[in-house]
Amino acid sequence: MRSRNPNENKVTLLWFRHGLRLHDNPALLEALRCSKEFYAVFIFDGESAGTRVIGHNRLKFLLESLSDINSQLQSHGGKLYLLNGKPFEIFKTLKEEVGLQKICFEQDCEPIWKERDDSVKDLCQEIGIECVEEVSHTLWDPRVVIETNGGIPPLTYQMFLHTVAAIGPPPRPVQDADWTGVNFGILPKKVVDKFEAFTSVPSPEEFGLVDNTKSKGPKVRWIGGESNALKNLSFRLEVENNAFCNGIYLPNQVNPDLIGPPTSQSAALSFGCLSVRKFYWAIHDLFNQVYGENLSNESITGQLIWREYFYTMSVDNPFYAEMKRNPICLDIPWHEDQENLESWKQGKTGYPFIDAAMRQLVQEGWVHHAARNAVAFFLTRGDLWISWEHGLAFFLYYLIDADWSVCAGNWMWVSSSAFEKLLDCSQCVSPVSYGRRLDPCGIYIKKYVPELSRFPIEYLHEPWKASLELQQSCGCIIGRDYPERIVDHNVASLRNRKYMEDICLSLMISPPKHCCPSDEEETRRFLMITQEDVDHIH
Ligand SMILES: Cc1cc2nc3c(=O)[nH]c(=O)nc-3n(C[C@H](O)[C@H](O)[C@H](O)COP(=O)(O)OP(=O)(O)OC[C@H]3O[C@@H](n4cnc5c(N)ncnc54)[C@H](O)[C@@H]3O)c2cc1C
Repeated sequence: MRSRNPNENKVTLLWFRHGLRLHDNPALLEALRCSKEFYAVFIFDGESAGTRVIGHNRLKFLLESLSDINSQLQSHGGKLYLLNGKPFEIFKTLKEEVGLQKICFEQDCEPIWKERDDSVKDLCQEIGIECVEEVSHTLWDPRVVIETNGGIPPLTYQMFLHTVAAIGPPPRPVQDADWTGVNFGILPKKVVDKFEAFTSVPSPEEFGLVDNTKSKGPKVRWIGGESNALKNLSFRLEVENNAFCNGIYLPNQVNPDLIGPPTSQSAALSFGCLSVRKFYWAIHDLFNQVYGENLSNESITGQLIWREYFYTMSVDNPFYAEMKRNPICLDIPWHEDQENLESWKQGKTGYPFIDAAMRQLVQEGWVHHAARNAVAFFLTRGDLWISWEHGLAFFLYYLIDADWSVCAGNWMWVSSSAFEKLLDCSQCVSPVSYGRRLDPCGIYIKKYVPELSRFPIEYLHEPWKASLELQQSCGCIIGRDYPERIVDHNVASLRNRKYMEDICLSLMISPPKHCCPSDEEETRRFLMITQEDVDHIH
């Protein structure tokens, strides 16, 4: 417990980047602990909170999250300043104009933030501002994980589990801030004129981003902000509780619900509206409550450990999201096929399940993990043999939960470029049979691919097999109203398997340093596919 120390009496500032919440916020507690005057800021610097590449839905989520923080601070008598500019220039000015003495922020551990944070840390050292970085975006401090593993990141998930077991359980959330007596500073006009970007939280349209998908009908609305994330957490815990009572865990993955009410917390975790430690401990405490004291283990929050693993793997690797310069990624001679890439992006591949998922992504910014796997397989080693880097760029723009290291890590895994067994095609899925398992009644396809809404279920996943008469009676001619398949999956997947075998042979002479799963079971658990889903290619 950090108690307020009135003797220190400093002008302090909390710099929000991710970590857009007031609960479990050690940086906030540190900023308030010794504050005689307190400022809270978010800086639109063109990169913080993943704003370098951002689509309408995610920007909306971010702005709602900022609005929520602002409302909460207003209820305590303060505000969130929304500034514009380079962080180190703003802080330098604040030192001169308001006597800023201490800056606190949550650690952004990915290497893409290093330059920004180093410039602020250097400035602080140069002009005598105290700078405090607190770890709370991840369960463990990735640097401590690396150190514990002998200075390198654990190369497999199992090694990662062993390493964190040696460190011990992640810290529990810190207590809420005590706002009594907090003196909120008011920025002088000179600073406001120079740096204040907005006096109230803007809309995505003010950044020139419009929602082009409104005409496509009603869509799931993901609402950003801590208040909503905490409400969703209660709902999510009910889902977890029911699952535990029925003897299952990881309910969102085990029973994929592609269009049900949103129980995913990934966007809230990604922006830090929900503390990952709060989520983790809420699930473990619930499990122990249902089954008795201390019976829980890491499996019940296995997905959070994957998140952790990908963050840790990226920390010292600035090229983690690329193929060529990335030491853990295989250099695969993917095809450049602009036409097929465009069809994939637009949800016009002719495979209804793939197209439904791609259209859901563009319209709503969220797609279930199982469907993400399907479209990622399809783009890369499953069908089109196009580089995962194109998929990553598209996902980072459209996903509301886009997370640089998590997204790139998943793309590398699915495309067999890293983490997965060396170029293994045996775990690919067919866009038809996998789609059938996940969407047996075709509700998902009919929602996002309305052209096919009158097709009977027997043909919905393979509409090209319907006779012309049937197509006419359903009001949708394949090749005119809905595209022909851009590839024949059976032919393409056989060809890709051959490519992989050839590359594997050539790599055998000097196998590259490559991350891989511990065993086949781990691969299946990660991909959330069953033995029946596996595409048996001969
Ligand atoms: C190609 C591809 C790209 C992806 N890109 C992202 C991304 O940018 N951001 C992101 O948060 N997730 C990403 N995922 C992982 C996963 O699909 C989402 O986290 C998941 O769909 C969120 O749903 P949920 O909250 O119901 O998951 P739950 O099962 O409830 O999991 C809880 C949390 O664990 C984390 N998590 C779950 N699965 C994974 C995973 N495979 N890897 C890492 N963390 C995971 C998420 O924070 C998630 O909210 C990607 C998956 C694929 C296949």
